[in-house]
Amino acid sequence: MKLGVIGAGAWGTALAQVAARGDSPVTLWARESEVVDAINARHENSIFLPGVALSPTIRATDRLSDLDDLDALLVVVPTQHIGAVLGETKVAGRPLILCAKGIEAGSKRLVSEVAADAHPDSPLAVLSGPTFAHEVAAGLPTAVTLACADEALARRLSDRIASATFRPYASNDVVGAEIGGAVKNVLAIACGVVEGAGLSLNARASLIARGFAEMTRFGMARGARQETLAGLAGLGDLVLTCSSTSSRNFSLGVGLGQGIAAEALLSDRKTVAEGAATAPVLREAARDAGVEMPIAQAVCDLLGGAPLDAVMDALLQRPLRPEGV
Ligand SMILES: NC(=O)c1ccc[n+]([C@@H]2O[C@H](COP(=O)([O-])OP(=O)(O)OC[C@H]3O[C@@H](n4cnc5c(N)ncnc54)[C@H](O)[C@@H]3O)[C@@H](O)[C@H]2O)c1
Ligand SMILES: O=P(O)(O)OC[C@H](O)CO
Repeated sequence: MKLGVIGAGAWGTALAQVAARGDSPVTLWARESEVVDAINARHENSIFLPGVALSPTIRATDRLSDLDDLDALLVVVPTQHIGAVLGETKVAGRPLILCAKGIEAGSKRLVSEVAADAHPDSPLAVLSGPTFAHEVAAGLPTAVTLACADEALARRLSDRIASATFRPYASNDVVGAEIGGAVKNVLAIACGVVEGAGLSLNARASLIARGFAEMTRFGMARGARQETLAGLAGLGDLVLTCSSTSSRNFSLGVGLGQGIAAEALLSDRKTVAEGAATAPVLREAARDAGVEMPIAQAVCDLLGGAPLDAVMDALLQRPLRPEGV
């Protein structure tokens, strides 16, 4: 199965490296000509994944038409740009493996809904889980959820990308895998705030647990299965992202917790913190679904400039309630 990757940020580049194991040829579409040049000339993505020696079988291009002859495409563009990029891509019924973690602002569409609207004839899979790009690119052990309604296709895709250190676990719960990845980014911002404000470890563990309850409530209201949310793409990724400054979302939260304005933290950045764009649309989608998400609400308030003390008070003064989801 010949694979192409759309998007040469850190994650698209790491996934190209996964797909190139065993010297398989992989075509990687990058938006930036300097990324194309660096990968083709020096086998390094010095802008988005510096310091990783890439397989020489990865060929970068800035022409989407160079992906026309491939068998399946991994889509690794940030969520807010997927509609535009897929609109320019000739897909012709080929499988799309969706690897971004977010919800589209405005339309409130999950990435699979954006892809289905753009390419209704293509089978869709979602690849999600606890995956820092630099660790995957370095060949460190990693497990992911690969969700696809077509179980035979999930098996073929898994066989193609699996290795001794990269383990896809098959699922047919596409919505659950997507919601886990999108919601954990928002919760990671909240955990970063706890770190930045020096609120310490009890508070962070409580946010992870209560955040997981929010993720589960919202996911189940949208048709996700609890076991998916409790798996790699939900709880697994939540734990990873809420624990490390390697996470861009967590780091954004650290800055907010230190009292730096969101605008200053987000301006001029080359890399994406998906949770910042997802938080407001998640809040709206939760309202539509009749689901309470106070932590997601708190993240929206902080991103909107509300003072940390007031946001904390609003969370801590909520009425006491039973613990169940
Ligand atoms: N980095 C990780 O460890 C990691 C792991 C798993 C999932 N993800 C997800 O993968 C997706 C991509 O993130 P990343 O980390 O590879 O990105 P990145 O932060 O490393 O790079 C930013 C990317 O955005 C692209 N971009 C910027 N403006 C664009 C535009 N107008 N149109 C199209 N593309 C544009 C850039 O070309 C680049 O590919 C995100 O949804 C992220 O949540 C990332
Ligand atoms: O750096 P982040 O916060 O975008 O997280 C990266 C991955 O999603 C972790 O699984």
